[in-house]
Amino acid sequence: MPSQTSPLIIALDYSSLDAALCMADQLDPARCRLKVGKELFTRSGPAVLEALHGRGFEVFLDLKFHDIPNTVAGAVQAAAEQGVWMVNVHASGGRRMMLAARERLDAQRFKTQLIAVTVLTSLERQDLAEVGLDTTPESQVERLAQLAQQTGLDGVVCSAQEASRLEDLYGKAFLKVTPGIRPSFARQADQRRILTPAQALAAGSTHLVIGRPVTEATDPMAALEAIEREL
Ligand SMILES: O=C(O)c1cc(=O)[nH]c(=O)n1[C@@H]1O[C@H](COP(=O)(O)O)[C@@H](O)[C@H]1O
Repeated sequence: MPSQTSPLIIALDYSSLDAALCMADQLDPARCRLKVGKELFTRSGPAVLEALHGRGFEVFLDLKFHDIPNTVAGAVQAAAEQGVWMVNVHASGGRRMMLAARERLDAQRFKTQLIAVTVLTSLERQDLAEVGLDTTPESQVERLAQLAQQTGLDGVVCSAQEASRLEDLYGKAFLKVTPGIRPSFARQADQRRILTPAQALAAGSTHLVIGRPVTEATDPMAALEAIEREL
């Protein structure tokens, strides 16, 4: 399966470049994309992007930018200049922040996919209440997804549990990138709003972000194949 058609994005949540590359070398760039997040990027910097691109992987740079519009636009441009396939911002940074990011990429003709995080998959209603949001995760996701769609973003990060509603509202082309995926053989760990890979795709997820079920497996490629079989 060429990577362009695989919905799988494997999260390389590692504390060193060596460990991340050791995992990447066990995976096949024709069968998955890779995600580089805050810990790995903070430790390794752009070197990890270069190394993964050199191995033929498409990379989702998951730094969840959330700042004033000018700062986020600059950060998104920096990501695009490094050739990443996808980059994300927090939708709660607001309309003007997302618009600034969109306009910066468009002005430079970058094709980088720009998506917005809605409500983290580790959060439940009680967590939202504690930060002053008297609403359900589902309705907050819907609200932030609407803002992301109106500002021209390519899609959102959400739980697969919210994907079908977003497909109804914004269609299949609006990307639904969904972490919190737990194959039948995996542990829930700190995730809360979870679905299996097959359930997630059936619900309208366009991309599945999967970390520990693959990276903590004794044989990561076998775990990836087991997930492909579940799809
Ligand atoms: O933006 C993300 O990728 C993300 C958003 C979210 O709401 N929840 C979430 O788990 N993630 C990321 O998805 C990955 C999930 O990893 P596992 O829980 O190990 O499968 C981690 O790298 C998280 O940082």
